[in-house]
Amino acid sequence: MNSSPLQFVSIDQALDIINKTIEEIDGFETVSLEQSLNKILAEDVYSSSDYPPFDVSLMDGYALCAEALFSEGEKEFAIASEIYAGKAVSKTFDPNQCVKVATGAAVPKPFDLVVIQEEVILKDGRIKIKGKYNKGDNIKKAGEEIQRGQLLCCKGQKIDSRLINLLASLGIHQLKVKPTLRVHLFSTGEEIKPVGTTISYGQIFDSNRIFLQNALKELGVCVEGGNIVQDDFDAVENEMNKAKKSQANLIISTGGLSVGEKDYVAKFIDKKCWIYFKKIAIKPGRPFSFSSFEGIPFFSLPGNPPAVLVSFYALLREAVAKRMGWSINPFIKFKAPIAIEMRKKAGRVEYYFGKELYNQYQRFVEPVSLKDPAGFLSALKADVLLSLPSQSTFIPKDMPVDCIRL
Ligand SMILES: Nc1nc2c(c(=O)[nH]1)N[C@H]1C(S)=C(S)[C@@H](COP(=O)(O)OP(=O)(O)OC[C@H]3O[C@@H](n4cnc5c(N)ncnc54)[C@H](O)[C@@H]3O)O[C@H]1N2
Ligand code: MOO
Repeated sequence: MNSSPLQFVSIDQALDIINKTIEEIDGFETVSLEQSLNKILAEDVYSSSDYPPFDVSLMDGYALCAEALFSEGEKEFAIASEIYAGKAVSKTFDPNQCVKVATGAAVPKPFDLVVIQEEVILKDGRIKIKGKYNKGDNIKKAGEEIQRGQLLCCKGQKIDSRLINLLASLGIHQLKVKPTLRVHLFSTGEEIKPVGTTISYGQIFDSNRIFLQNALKELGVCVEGGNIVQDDFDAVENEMNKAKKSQANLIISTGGLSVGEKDYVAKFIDKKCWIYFKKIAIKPGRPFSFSSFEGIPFFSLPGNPPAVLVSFYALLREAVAKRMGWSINPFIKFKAPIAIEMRKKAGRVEYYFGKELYNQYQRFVEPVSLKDPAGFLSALKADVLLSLPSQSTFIPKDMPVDCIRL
């Protein structure tokens, strides 16, 4: 099949091509607030009411009028009523009266201040105030926190528990969200065996697929497929056709991407896919192919586990987020000074899993391990994926480097 003229690209070119090529999946579905966790909003949401919806007492005490309290003369108030949280009172009150209110009770007009019950002297149905007060004390006014018509959240935002909390407080119980992205995932290799089986000499457990499956689930994706495909052209084609038949929104594979005799994913891509790029100037993860199979975006990762980890955080999850329609702040990127000096060869961006360190004034990042920059244990201990620039051979201590929060 055809391909773009650029087959070997820089990481910036790769991200740019992905960004320009990958389209957000079509449509939306309506879900209840209860079922909306980790989904992507397909609409802007505005508040249909004020919060709090009424002037609410923040303390147990007595609601009264500030003006009456500050006026000259007797500072005693007759208790006209008792109001508990959840109880509406429709009476009208005189400014020289007060009402006993519970925390959470609606404060009726004309009262504009709540005196806590520890600071009153109660005698014969009347109170005397001991403390000093200002208008508005211990009351949260209607709409003080959120106003009707206020923009709460936007299309492209991922729904988390704090957003659910906000929407629940306003009684918003249905949301338009993007359909859950369906990703067809498979690994390849004669030597790859599922976890839970026994391996013999030369064989290896399928850690890549388990990692990707769970990392994708963490993003809010539905993962399908899950096979280990043998090193055989027809087996790869058969798996790709399964993805097409199930109308997957995206396909991801690992392994079989290099130049070896049995690297059938690479051969399949050359023969059957439209290729955007095949290699990226990064270490690890150089063989990483982005292509399209029958209109479905196809990301093929190398088999090497560190390359899978790095390409997932540096690249793949950006593509997945774009396809999901997750456009608002999917991942945190920043620059931070490196804690030690580093050396490298020129020509590829080099990735290390790193830790964030803090002194009194500043944040630093430091590779978890120089020996295993992107190994399983380094990834486990890391907070960030840090990268050293392509053309540099020496990175002095304190030089700011690019970091991606994991
Ligand atoms: N002559 C060359 N050889 C290689 C090149 C090259 O340019 N010329 N590139 C090297 C680089 S860089 C990488 S990365 C690997 C990529 O190779 P493949 O994508 O074909 O990966 P495999 O050979 O299938 O596996 C590599 C390695 O990873 C282990 N593996 C594979 N799948 C899994 C899995 N699902 N879970 C855990 N581990 C897995 C596999 O056993 C191998 O050890 O090619 C280099 N070679
Ligand atoms: O650059 Mo490979 O991707 O050695 O891991």
